[in-house]
Amino acid sequence: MLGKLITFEGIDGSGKSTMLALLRENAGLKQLGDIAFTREPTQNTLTGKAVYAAIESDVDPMAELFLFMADHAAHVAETVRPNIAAGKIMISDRYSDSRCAYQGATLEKVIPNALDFVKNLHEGWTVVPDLTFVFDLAPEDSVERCKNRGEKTKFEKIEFLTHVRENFMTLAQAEPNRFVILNAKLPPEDNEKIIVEKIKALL
Ligand SMILES: Nc1ncnc2c1ncn2[C@@H]1O[C@H](COP(=O)(O)OP(=O)(O)O)[C@@H](O)[C@H]1O
Ligand SMILES: Cc1cn([C@H]2C[C@H](O)[C@@H](COP(=O)(O)OP(=O)(O)O)O2)c(=O)[nH]c1=O
Repeated sequence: MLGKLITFEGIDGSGKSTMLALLRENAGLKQLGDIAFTREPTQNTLTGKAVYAAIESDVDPMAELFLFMADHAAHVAETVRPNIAAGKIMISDRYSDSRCAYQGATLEKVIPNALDFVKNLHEGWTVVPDLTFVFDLAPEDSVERCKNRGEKTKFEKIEFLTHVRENFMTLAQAEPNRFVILNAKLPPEDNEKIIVEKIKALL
């Protein structure tokens, strides 16, 4: 039987990594099947390194989109498809909706309907997630959390993250059956319970 693909999305600092650390240890989740954790951008790969170099530069945003797309293509071919074929439940920290939301924002002034442009680039070849959780958080809170974390990327700015957050909401409204919006200000343990219940219902 084919596996499932579950993705975690949200603006920087919205709590995805914190939640995934909890889920790795969640006994109830382990009972549901063979779980494989993955992420985008991919780590320590040719394409992932190119993406992280781009994030730290002021490279042209269209060029940056295609680096993210290349990384996604490699991720789908080398990790996602083989694991789904092997019947695993794949959990990805960021995936295609990050591209639609972030590059939909970086390309706003470059191309009309940037979000749809990015979405369409995925059609016909990618693996579409079965379930997507969006950690929804005000950009002001996100920037504050990122400050505490001691990192700063070119994306961690309130105006930009406001646009990214709106894009996530637009994506969720278009596919209400795939998306679950979580209040990222709740204690992680509360969202953890909601997530495990939704995954159980999917399987
Ligand atoms: N539910 C939460 N409430 C308050 N702070 C949180 C919560 N979840 C995560 N944090 C804190 O916010 C910061 C960013 O969280 P992180 O999980 O790294 O976000 P992301 O992976 O989405 O960038 C960390 O310092 C983390 O401890
Ligand atoms: C996967 C992906 C990430 N990003 C952005 C989100 C982050 O700001 C940055 C790096 O991703 P990531 O390492 O997941 O950052 P974080 O742990 O802070 O969430 O790249 C895109 O702009 N497009 C994409 O397709």
